[in-house]
Amino acid sequence: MAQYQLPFKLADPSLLKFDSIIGDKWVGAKSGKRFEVLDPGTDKAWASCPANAAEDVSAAVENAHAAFEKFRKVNPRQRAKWLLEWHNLTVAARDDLAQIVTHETGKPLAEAYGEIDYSLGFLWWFAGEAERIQGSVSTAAAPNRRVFTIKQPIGVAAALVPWNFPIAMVLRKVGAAMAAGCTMVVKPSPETPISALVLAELAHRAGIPAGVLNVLTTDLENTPALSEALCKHPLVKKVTFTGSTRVGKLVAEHCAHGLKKLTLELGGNCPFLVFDDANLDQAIDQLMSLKWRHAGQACITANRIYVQAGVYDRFAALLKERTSALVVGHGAVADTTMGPLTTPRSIEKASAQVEDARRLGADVILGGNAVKSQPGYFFEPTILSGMTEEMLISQEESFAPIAALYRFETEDQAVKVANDTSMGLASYAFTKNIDRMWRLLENLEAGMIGMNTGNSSAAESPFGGIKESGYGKESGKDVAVNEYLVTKTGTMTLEGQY
Ligand SMILES: O=CCCC(=O)O
Repeated sequence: MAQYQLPFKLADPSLLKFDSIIGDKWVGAKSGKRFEVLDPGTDKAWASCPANAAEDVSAAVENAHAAFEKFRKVNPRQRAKWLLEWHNLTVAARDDLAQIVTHETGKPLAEAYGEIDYSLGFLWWFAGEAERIQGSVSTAAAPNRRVFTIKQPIGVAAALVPWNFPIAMVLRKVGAAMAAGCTMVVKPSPETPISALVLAELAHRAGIPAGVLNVLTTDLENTPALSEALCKHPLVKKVTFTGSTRVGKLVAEHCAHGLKKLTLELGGNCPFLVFDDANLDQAIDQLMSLKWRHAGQACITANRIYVQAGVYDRFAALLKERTSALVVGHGAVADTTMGPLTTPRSIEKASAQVEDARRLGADVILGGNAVKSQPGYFFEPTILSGMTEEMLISQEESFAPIAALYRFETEDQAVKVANDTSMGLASYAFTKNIDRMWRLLENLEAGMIGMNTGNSSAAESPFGGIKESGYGKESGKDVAVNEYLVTKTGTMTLEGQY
């Protein structure tokens, strides 16, 4: 690794790993090829990782399967203890992890810490879940018959993980899989492999047996073929994917071949509704954190902001005032409150969306441009007013720091436009009318409804969408671990009188 200069200092540099981990070995790709990891805040490479290809998949899956044969029999309390030890070591490595997350994703250090703390919740939560996996017993309708169910781990799981929350998305998936007794092959995103490798190193230090967590890194070019090989490998019994709806459909096609159990956490295009009777300060505070979190690069971010006519102008002015105070810069610089986008592709998409909105009549009341005065993938925090339904942002996620404001008159109209999307991940509503809030909870088409809040992600809350935002739940009681379990039914006939 001598040719790369680390742009940060770590308290424990031995945490850093630059090879994939299969079983107990840190390994390169069979081809020997590697790819570079870039700092989105400078556009400079600071590490490289193996560019694994489809031919590298079998070794990882076979190791995970050999580990599964033993791990499935491990007592749940022991699995819980390992998860807790992993949690404790991750707490101890918090400062180092934050630096790595910032230099892979670009997000400001404060947000990197926020992600780590959110992620620690998953290890803590799933340690508890491991011991609460339960079957059932019932008396059948037929005489002298009892029916019972047991839950068993499904087998090797594959996780296809995005770059926007590289710690949280790995721990949310591996935590649930391990609690269930499954082993896993993780394919991190090409932008953020190091975060996943450090987590694997911490898992190893926590005593988690070799082969339970395998990490196969790869570049953009090899990602489609490697992912397909993982999904189609006969020993992989479960796939979990977080990413775009377009890729999610491909993953579903691959999994259909082997009828693999699948969890899909896909795109959002989430509406954020502010009614005349809302507490505007509360709505603005929540929108500021939700919209600008990781420069708009979260699947649950507010993509379309609908504001009722009576408060529209005041809301737009307040949002502009608060947003103008954001400090855009490198995530590791102390006063930065918004970092770069993680990929240069995102700049192109954001520019095209702003241009499209402008052409169709929207007002750009703040920002609107890529920042060209410094290296890195920066885009100005942008507010568009007077948005209409035919504009691109109305139909697709922007995944960029663009707040798109729409005016509405009535609740019925707001619900209709909010639901007018193929996606259904999260919706947000701000109103002090409790009857209206209840109607919105029932009428908004999304898997998660934020009610006077823009922040509902937590280990204890089921996370997942409906419609083309996917299916299956991550985190939350029972539901997340169930994604990694099969239910076996036992039926017993008893002799004698009962
Ligand atoms: O972007 C997807 C995940 C966001 C979250 O877990 O809050």
